[in-house]
Amino acid sequence: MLEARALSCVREDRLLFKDLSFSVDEGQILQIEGPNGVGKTSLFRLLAGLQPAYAGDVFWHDHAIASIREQFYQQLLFLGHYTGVKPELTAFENLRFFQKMHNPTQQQDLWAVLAQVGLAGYEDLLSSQLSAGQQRRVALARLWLSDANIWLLDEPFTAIDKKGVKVLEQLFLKHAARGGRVILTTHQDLQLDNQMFSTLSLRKPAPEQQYV
Ligand SMILES: Nc1ncnc2c1ncn2[C@@H]1O[C@H](COP(=O)(O)OP(=O)(O)OP(=O)(O)O)[C@@H](O)[C@H]1O
Repeated sequence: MLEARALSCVREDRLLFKDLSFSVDEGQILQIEGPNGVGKTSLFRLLAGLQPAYAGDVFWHDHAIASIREQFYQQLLFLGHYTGVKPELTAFENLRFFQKMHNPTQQQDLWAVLAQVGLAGYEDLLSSQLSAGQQRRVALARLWLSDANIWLLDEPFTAIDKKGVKVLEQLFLKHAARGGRVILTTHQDLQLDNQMFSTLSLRKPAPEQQYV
């Protein structure tokens, strides 16, 4: 179980959210919703352990994630706004780099994975020569290689066309069906007709509570 317990987040003396608690069990897909600036990315940074919470904590199987960093990061794939795609490498080389770093014994066919994300024919182009959506697809291709249980995806559909969104939705359902967890933000309405899918809306605190 991944749990946020009574999380509060403050940025530059401004309270973004307070006492936020929720849990994500295996097989669950959770969409974090809310208007621009409400604190979705900030919440993701807390869930990924990149920043300590102002109050509260994040727990993985009842252990605060800061106390089990190594175990936790083996289970986490975090895709943020910055994709980490290296512009000087081709699409194929980027994916091979990721595979060697994270899953060196894996034998998955990277050409097939790139075809899955619609990059057949673009494998050997430098990533700097790919469109924004294609670069995003290179980053998203990592999901096909990942053994991580928790997929934390901040705006994964940015620059992705409708067909690409459908492919990703199917992949999320498949990941959930095998016991994985997906937590994502998106401003799109997802077509996930699945009982394991739920949403959590972040709202701005009342004006009198906004400053600490
Ligand atoms: N590095 C930072 N330093 C200070 N304040 C920040 C920083 N990053 C974000 N903020 C502030 O925190 C608030 C929440 O930002 P955040 O990026 O978490 O929102 P969001 O809900 O993800 O927005 P969006 O939908 O636009 O991506 C914003 O008001 C922003 O100004």
